[in-house]
Amino acid sequence: MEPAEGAEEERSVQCPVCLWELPSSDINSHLDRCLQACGDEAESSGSEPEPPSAEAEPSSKRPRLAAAPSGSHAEGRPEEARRAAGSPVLSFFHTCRGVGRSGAGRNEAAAPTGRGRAVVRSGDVLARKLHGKPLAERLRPDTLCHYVGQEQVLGAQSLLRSLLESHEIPSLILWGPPGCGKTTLAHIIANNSKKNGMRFVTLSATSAKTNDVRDVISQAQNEKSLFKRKTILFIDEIHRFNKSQQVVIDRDQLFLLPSHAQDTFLPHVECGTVTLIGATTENPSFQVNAALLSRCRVIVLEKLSVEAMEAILMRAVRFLGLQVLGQGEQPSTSATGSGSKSSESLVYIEKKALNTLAYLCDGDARTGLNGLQLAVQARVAVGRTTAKGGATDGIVVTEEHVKEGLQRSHILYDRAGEEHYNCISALHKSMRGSDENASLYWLARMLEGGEDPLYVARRLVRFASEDIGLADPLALTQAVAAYQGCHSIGMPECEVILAQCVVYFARAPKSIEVYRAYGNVKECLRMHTGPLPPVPLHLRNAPTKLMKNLGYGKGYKYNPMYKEPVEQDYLPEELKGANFFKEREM
Ligand SMILES: Nc1ncnc2c1ncn2[C@@H]1O[C@H](COP(=O)(O)OP(=O)(O)OP(=O)(O)O)[C@@H](O)[C@H]1O
Repeated sequence: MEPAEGAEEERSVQCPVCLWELPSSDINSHLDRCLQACGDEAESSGSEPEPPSAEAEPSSKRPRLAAAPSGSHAEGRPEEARRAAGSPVLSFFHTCRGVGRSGAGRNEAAAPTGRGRAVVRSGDVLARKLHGKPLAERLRPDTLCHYVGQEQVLGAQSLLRSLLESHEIPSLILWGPPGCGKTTLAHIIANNSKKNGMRFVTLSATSAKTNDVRDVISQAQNEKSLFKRKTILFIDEIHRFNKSQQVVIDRDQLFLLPSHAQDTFLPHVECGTVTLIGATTENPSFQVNAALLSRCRVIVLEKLSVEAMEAILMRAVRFLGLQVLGQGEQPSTSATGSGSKSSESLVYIEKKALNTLAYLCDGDARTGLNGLQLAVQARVAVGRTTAKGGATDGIVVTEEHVKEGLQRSHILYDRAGEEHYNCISALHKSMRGSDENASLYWLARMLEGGEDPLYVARRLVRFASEDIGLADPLALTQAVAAYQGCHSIGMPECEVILAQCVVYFARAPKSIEVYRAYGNVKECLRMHTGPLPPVPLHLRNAPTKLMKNLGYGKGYKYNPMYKEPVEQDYLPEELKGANFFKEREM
């Protein structure tokens, strides 16, 4: 209806929150709804508690992936990452503020009445959850109730659990493979102890200097004497203290730090000014100073089981609001398992994909969560660019997608399975084919995928004889030295030792002469029928009189006694003249 003659035409105003144009008479009620919606959304997207303050929090891990689909060239740059992922042109600020759960639920924004509707899809909510902090960091549990697995050390009746519950924290060394939850456990202890009035300070052995240790100690002393507050010091990657600091290594020095640091440090662990929690992926018996080790309780964490990984992934699925599709289920049918209402979620993930991810990440939760994040991110990005109107409705993340996600975020490498054998075979063949680039590539694929360096080193020792042999006898020395080097210093420092050896082998001349000849001998033995020929008497040793009487050693010509080459048979009579070095027909 046209406004009545003379009536004042109502002005349009822009909502300062969602930037929507609407009649000025509606602005107040709209604003209330909009702010409410924004608050609700912030709560829902940040449903996982934020970590405690920087001082008290165990350091965040260097994420093993940036929060953008790889290959987008947007890694680490949130704005570009968002663009690469096909996010709407609206900035995060605008999108966030326009989203709410009023009315029909999360798919519907706080839409102004009267002039169209601003519908923000749950896909947008999802996109925001996928960007910024890596999923693994966002989902790092703050309490034991979200900490999955490791029952052997944290079960209901375990000593550690009762110590944690009674806030009695002893000095600990947390030893376990990557991504099994060492830092997370320290994080939980940090939260616990803060509630109990303790300080929690973090140092990373990769970046801390001696002065940092001294500062921590003197602060801890002050806190104890002035406020009776104890300090827990978390040292991540404790095994790296010596190596990254490039200090002179003396086996008896605490942490291999200069002596003035150890002089101040150890007594304070002992008298309780500082409670030490160290995390390491390396065997502490070799990597942590014995004096310190004897004052700490070593907690051995294991690779997370497939079931534990599934639980961690399901928590991520719920956080992202994905729907899980059982076998044979289609996106349109009612999906189960994610715990979110089907009307809310437009992105699906196959149950099989989750199982595969749980299996392939080899007990490393960070790898699993990164893989999930990348797979979903990539699917959402593709879905948005191909779908009409950029909607993400009906996107399904399949097993293939998570495998791809894993391959990009980490290295798809199944240490226990086929990939382990495929990669070592590819390495062996590349060195044999003298392709130094391919050799290095396969080596890196394995090591970056978490392969045991000693497994590779053992193969190199074998290769030195099998494929290089007497063409360069030094190759064997190289390989054995590489094996010992790996054994002594472990990963990641030993990677370059293996790389050097692998390149040496790729470039070395090759000879299978010995390998083939030995194979011929084995074949000869296998093919023999009847009793094996006796050792010729003249080759036998005769340590007793009886043996001498039996003719042992009789007629043996002791070579050093002869100036000229000696005519003598060394093979059994029936093999006289056999030549194992002759090439056999393959
Ligand atoms: N037991 C667990 N329960 C739940 N989530 C876990 C668990 N372990 C690891 N995670 C998840 O994996 C991420 C990485 O774990 P965390 O940093 O604790 O591993 P870590 O053992 O310290 O690894 P690294 O040796 O590589 O530093 C965490 O942010 C968390 O999201």
